[in-house]
Amino acid sequence: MTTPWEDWNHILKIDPDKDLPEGVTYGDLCATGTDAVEVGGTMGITEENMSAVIEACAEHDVALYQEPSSPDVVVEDDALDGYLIPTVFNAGSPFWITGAHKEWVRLDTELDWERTATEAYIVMNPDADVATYTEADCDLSAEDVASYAEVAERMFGQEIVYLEYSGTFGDPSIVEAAAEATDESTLFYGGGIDGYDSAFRMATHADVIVVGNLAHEAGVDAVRDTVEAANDA
Ligand SMILES: CC(C)=CCC/C(C)=C/CC/C(C)=C/CC/C(C)=C/COP(=O)(O)OP(=O)(O)O
Ligand SMILES: O=P(O)(O)OC[C@@H](O)CO
Ligand SMILES: [Mg+2]
Repeated sequence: MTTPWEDWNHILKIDPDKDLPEGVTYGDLCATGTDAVEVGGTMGITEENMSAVIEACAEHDVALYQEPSSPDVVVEDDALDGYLIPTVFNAGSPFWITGAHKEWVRLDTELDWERTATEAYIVMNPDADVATYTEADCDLSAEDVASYAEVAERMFGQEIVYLEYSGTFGDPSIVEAAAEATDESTLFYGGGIDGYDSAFRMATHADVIVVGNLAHEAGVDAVRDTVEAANDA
């Protein structure tokens, strides 16, 4: 797969299980200037609600990726630029590191590897659904996080390291430590970005910031402000 994320600053993550704010359309969100739309979430995800959002976004001129939370929700659609498959480095069970992946590869014998890449997640918010779901060990120091990031890059050749604070704003010094520990990998940061300032703060350390809940809770202008901050930083 090509590595377009090397040129990205901002990702908008749309959760197919969540509504959009009154009067906001998928088209409005696709037109915020974000570098890519990633469709994914943890709970309440089905092939049907994934397909609906992917179809709605496919009509618009934006890079479009699916981030499946399990093999059974993967949508085969030519409109997708690719699949970003999570692997959770600090998961409590190997199922979320390589197990689900093994099942996926076993079931689908004609996987589209050209359009498939992995994201090496480090899950940091113990209260997020993704932490409960994967039984992640979120009790990590900056040194632990930096070491996971280095392992992901140097030992597992991961092109994307994803520091995931989903639902809460993370510790900038930990994001900085992860940034210093990675060289080749692209560092994604996601969690609690709610406007220009929080976006700018994390974008000074991470290569790419991911904005999720804001798209479902605020208006298009708030999302556009985070795109501006990501590009300014
Ligand atoms: C092998 C395949 C195809 C899939 C398995 C992929 C894995 C390991 C998934 C486990 C991690 C996971 C659930 C990732 C989904 C993306 C994500 C972290 C979404 C954000 O989740 P939250 O914000 O916690 O959830 P909600 O917003 O849905 O509550
Ligand atoms: O929803 P928020 O808190 O913006 O987090 C974004 C993303 O990292 C979630 O996977
Ligand atoms: Mg979320």
